[in-house]
Amino acid sequence: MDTNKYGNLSLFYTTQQWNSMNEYEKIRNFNILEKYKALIKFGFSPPKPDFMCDSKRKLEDDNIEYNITQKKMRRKFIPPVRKSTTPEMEVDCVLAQLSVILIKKGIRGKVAGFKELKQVIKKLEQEIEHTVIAELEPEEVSAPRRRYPKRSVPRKNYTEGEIPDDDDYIFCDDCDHEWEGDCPIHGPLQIVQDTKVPQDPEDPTRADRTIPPQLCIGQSKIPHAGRGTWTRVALSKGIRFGPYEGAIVEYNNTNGYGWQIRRNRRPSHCVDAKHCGFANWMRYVNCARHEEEQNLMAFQYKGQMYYRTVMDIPPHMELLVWYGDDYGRELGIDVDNFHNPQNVQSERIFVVVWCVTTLLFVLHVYVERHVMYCRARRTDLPLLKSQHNQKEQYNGNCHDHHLNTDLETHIGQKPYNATVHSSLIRHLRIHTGEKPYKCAKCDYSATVHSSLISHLRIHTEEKPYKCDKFDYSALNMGTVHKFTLERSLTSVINVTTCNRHSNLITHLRIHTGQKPYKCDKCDYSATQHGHLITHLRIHTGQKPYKCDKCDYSATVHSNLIRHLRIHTGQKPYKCDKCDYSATHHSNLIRHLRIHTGEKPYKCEKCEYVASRRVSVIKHMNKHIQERIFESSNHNIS
Ligand SMILES: C[S@@+](CC[C@H](N)C(=O)[O-])C[C@H]1O[C@@H](n2cnc3c(N)ncnc32)[C@H](O)[C@@H]1O
Repeated sequence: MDTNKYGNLSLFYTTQQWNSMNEYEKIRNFNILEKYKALIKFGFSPPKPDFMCDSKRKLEDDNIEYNITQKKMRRKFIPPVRKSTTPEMEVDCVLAQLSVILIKKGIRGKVAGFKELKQVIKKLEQEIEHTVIAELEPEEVSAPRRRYPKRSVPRKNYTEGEIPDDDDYIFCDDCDHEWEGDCPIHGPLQIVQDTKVPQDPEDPTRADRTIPPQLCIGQSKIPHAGRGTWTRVALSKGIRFGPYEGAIVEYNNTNGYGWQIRRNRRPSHCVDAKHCGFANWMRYVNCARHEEEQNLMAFQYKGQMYYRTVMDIPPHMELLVWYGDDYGRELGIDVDNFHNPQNVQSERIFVVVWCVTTLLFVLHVYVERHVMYCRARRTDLPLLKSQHNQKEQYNGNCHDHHLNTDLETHIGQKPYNATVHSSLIRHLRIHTGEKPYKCAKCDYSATVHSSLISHLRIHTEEKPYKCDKFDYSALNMGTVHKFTLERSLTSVINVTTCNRHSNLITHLRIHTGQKPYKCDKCDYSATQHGHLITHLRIHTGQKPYKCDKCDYSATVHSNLIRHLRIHTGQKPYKCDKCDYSATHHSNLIRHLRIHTGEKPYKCEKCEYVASRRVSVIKHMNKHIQERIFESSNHNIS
């Protein structure tokens, strides 16, 4: 067997199974195994890949001691049970409780086996007496808190009879389990209250007015879905909204605004938010078009429906709940089609009128870019954090989210879904790095044939993509879209004043990335002519803005204005939290971090974060010293 090429993978198969597997299956499973091991190494508890669960017989048959099977890897798959606790769940429960107790005591210890665990808990209980025990609800130590494995509450179809009857449980997205009440490890969900407005059947604006300040109501991004709910600021995972408000009606009420509440395994009644006088803003949250699009999860707790954020959500995003396949179909969503990730990309054209400059965007790609642009500019927007992720910044979380999704794919939770074998082969090249399509004219090579075809057009100067509105053609469709967008907007929007019109054209370059003003002395290019003129002063040394109090001169007027404050003592940038004031805006921004505790600068090598870049630079010296020390030790030995 190819033990070197595929690591320990062959251990999980009989010789017969192994020989019947093709190359791609081996590569795929090898990748899954590697990711799984990496997750374990980093302290995660991922579910075992299927092939590891099936391997018991093989290991017994061959009498092989599989050393990498650490304690966590031996953990069995928790079957989807509803209420009764299995021994495996008990072990998990006790482990979780133990870790809380140990953390509270500042101890970290290793315990093997369930019996020992219980003994340790008992001993610790005696030691720490009542204070900590009270917080942990001690009566449940011998009978661990009941909880549900995630799979017993399928995320998909809350409306389809899957909600646990006993709704005293809250799912913790961090430990992947339901807890009776708040999660004892990660703490409660952060509650965002509605704006208080009394229910009034005569008031059709009531629902809209209950919206919390972090959100707003606007046109949905989903075509024909009416209005929707959007974030104004970044929201982190673990925020709870609700309860969902409306009139209490019969459980079989089927208009699109009702949530069915279940009691004792049966539908009990429906909260109907059709009537705005009884409803709150949650009535505007639309249904995601596929499960991956959802960022909110609906859950029933103590007889009421709530929504919680299941991921970090950037500003200016629409909140979407996945109502379930069946409901999706009722809404006319092509549910099966949307499960194909490729279709998610080809999102339809839609219009968003959304941002400071209130521009009209006709292509999804521009909206995405625009949102990123706004996010980059509006760093002053407060980040609403939950207790689950106190110190994380949005950018990090976004990355984590993608990483997690990717890891889920690799550990087999969401296997790559290819309908045709060739798609899988193509997908696998992402992992193998194989680029079989090579250009005969240059060094370029591609993973897929179509990329090579488009590349070849650079050599042939062929421009097959034509704009159907204007006389324009390009190498690829993306460039045509860009062109059409700019042309359409500039011609469709009939702005009367020439000045505003040219501002719009200039502004659009932010989105199209177009920089037509190029410096002939260096690589610099600009979106505006004025910027190029200023830049050229670097080459000519010209500094036309002179201070009449000293020798200072500047290339741009704003620098002179800032300089003059040294002479006038003017400090126009004032902190609204204390007496601090600054001559420069950037100094105020830096100062404000004292109040917000924000530490945007991160060390690439460790967890260190700082409020000032210079601190990270200083800190990096430590790593450099360490590296020098290590390499000198290495050389000595
Ligand atoms: C809870 S309401 C959401 C608010 C609604 N958009 C509005 O403007 O009042 C649910 C209704 O919105 C529409 N809707 C929600 N999600 C949708 C989707 N993904 N596609 C199409 N229509 C949707 C359907 O008409 C549905 O009955």
